[in-house]
Amino acid sequence: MSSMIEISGLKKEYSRKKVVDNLNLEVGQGELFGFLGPNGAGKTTTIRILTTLTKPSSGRIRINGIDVAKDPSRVKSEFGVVQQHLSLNRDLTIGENLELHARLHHLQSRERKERIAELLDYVGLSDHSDQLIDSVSGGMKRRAMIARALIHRPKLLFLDEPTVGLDAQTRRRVWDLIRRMNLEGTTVFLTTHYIEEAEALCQRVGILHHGRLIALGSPLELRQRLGMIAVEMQGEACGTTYRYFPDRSSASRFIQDLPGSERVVMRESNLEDVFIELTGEKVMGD
Ligand SMILES: Nc1ncnc2c1ncn2[C@@H]1O[C@H](COP(=O)(O)OP(=O)(O)OP(=O)(O)O)[C@@H](O)[C@H]1O
Repeated sequence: MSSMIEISGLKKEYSRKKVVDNLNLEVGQGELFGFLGPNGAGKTTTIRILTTLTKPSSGRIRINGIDVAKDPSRVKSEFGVVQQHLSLNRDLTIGENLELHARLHHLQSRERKERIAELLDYVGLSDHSDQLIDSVSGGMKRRAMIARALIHRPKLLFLDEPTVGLDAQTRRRVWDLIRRMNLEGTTVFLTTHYIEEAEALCQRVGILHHGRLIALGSPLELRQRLGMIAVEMQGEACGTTYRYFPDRSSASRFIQDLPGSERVVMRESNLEDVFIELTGEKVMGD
């Protein structure tokens, strides 16, 4: 698989604080890749650097073979980006926001009209084109932002926390949209602090902690490395402790030998377990 994103030795420091700490990573063409990490891990900073909004302290990035530092204007046509915070013009309607963005990308009048209609249909907003941004739900705003990012048919889409603040049902709708775009050939690089989002969506996950990539692999690979089965032991003295096993039978044998005083739960492991084992912290506090 050829690379869509190649990052080598990427560093970013703010007042000597290492926010991105020697990141080396390749994302293949057509991949759906996710950066998982808690707030402050450096996810947004990495996306900002990859999308030319922030300059790195050092390191090299190539997107679809183009060197980001050497040719920032050419590289911009390769990707679309959906930022974490609302970046639509609130005084305009959904349709007008798309129109404005299409003009920025120099689409001619007829092409603009066709592309906007196509995208509104794609994200399920055809009936809401005339609504002001402020009058629509969070999920619709997010879908409008995705439509806007796709105006120029980018091969790569960056999504920074695409479902933050959305309810469970709306989140699933956005997941479906992301999956569909990926199936149709768009490479997706997203960030999330939601474990279930990384597990449900991403073919490969990079776990980020204090700016360092501490694990990389498919959700299944990462769980296999830890052990597919978790045993939680709730003891009186030292709270809950965890042990991990490759399968249920080895976990059961371990449980049989435990003193009867402990409350024990056997379950499948998840990426949260992987994160806690690697860092001693939880991914999310909310
Ligand atoms: N412009 C800046 N100046 C100084 N420090 C910054 C700046 N931007 C980010 N930081 C710091 O860098 C660290 C990483 O921030 P970043 O926003 O990249 O994390 P994140 O993983 O995306 O978290 P979140 O999801 O909360 O945005 C934080 O400690 C943040 O305070």
